[in-house]
Amino acid sequence: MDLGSLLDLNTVLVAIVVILLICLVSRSLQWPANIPPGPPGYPLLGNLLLLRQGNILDTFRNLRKQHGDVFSVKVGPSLTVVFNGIDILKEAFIKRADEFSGRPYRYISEKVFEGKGIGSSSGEHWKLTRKFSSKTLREFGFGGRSLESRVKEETASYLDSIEQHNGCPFDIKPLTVLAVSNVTCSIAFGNRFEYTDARFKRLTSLFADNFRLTVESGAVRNLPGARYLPGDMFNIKKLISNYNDIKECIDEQINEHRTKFDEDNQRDFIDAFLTEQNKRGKDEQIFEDINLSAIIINLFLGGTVTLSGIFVWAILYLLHNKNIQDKLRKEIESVVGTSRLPSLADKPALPYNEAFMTEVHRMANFAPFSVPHGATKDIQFRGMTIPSGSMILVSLDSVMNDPNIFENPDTFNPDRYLGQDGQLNGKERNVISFSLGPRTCLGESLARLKLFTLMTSLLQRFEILPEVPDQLPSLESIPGLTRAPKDFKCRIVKI
Ligand code: HEM
Repeated sequence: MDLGSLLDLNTVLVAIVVILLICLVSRSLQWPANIPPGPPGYPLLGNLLLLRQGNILDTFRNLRKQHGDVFSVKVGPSLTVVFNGIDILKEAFIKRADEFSGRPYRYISEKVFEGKGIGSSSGEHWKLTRKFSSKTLREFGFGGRSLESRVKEETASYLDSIEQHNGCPFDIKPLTVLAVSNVTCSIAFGNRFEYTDARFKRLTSLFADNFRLTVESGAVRNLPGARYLPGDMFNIKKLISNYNDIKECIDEQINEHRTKFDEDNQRDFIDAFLTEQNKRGKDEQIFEDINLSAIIINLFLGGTVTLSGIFVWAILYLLHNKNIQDKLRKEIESVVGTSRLPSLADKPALPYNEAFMTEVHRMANFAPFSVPHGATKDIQFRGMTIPSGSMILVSLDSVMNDPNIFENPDTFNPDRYLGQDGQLNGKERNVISFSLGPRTCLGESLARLKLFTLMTSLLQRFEILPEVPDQLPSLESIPGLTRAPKDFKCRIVKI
């Protein structure tokens, strides 16, 4: 490269930085005076340095103590407003859901999916897409097979793979990710894959890669100027390229389905979508191919990391509480026996197992600030203005760790959900790990079905032991916006 072009390059870079700085300053000067209170920040950076110090959960808990139930932090030019406490959450996300159910602008989802799908869209498109997807999942019975039969089929393969470890120590997370993703394959594509199948392995590794890249680059990748920075500082190019590869795998499935499509013999979610597309014409409203790819990606993304994460937390709590593990197994043996797998119909007769999993959801606190919502217009809330474009965080943590609702919230105690009659006492309704209001997790029933079937079947057949006797794995999480468990190994021994 000669000096001339190097100078040109430098000039362009300097120009870009100056433009970004002007954007940053002018944007923050536009905020009204009555935005929710928050800590003072530095010019241009806002509170970025504060948010990078220590654990974000502790930082937000402290900021609530200092500034109240609705506070704001500035991430560069963007305002993030954090909502805390059960009353505030119900007021915003249930009573005033029309104003609070939007999602913030996401460059990557605009670029790859034109802002379509369920998870990142807002307004009428989101409502219609969500309605179709929930209805299809609720009434699922394609190919004469219910969701439960698909989950049970996967559970059987999962248990067989665990048995092959012969009680030797192994990391259960990767296998759990495969099992959980495979149920999504069965729902979306009509069939599960062998865990060694090359197409399946490629798809799951692309999703895992993108999850890691998203966590690594943090919220900074969503800042308006981030994509113009030289190189790929915030993984934006890599994320887009991976999503394009994922989309290619899914589009291949959609095309295969189209060639074998038979309206009278619908096999799965794709067939259900194609049926509506044929009825209404491809371009009408939500029934375009790009929306189908985006929905399927949402089902994989929404359901894999969260569910496998919660399951691995459950294993950790079983290792730390051997007495609870024994009690759970005893309840399963007395209600289900040992000759068949547990079924959803057994669930009401297994209140201790239900209480255990509820406590895992609360203590795991996997998505303590849910998935960000966004203000799609200026919102007035309790005398404060939340400007259009702000990111809104729902602090599920503020409810699930509220000592006024859960006594000694740091203690793992499934009994807190049981009354004197041994049945659930209603406290479980405050464990809002799937969020609340119309934007609540779309896959909640499916997630509960998978967790129940996988966990009760595992406990029925195996004992879960630490890798080294008397050396229990850490209950600390990997730092970040989700509380993922740290890697560990355990021994799973056939009873
Ligand atoms: C234990 C497992 C799971 C947990 C803890 C969980 C939690 C959540 C949370 C907190 C949200 C954000 C709600 C909000 O915006 O306020 C969400 C959204 C979502 N989840 Fe889940 N989820 C789980 C499993 C699943 C599964 C299995 C699926 C797949 C069917 C799924 C699909 C989705 C989708 C599509 C959304 C976006 C909904 C929307 O934007 O309207 N999730 N989930």
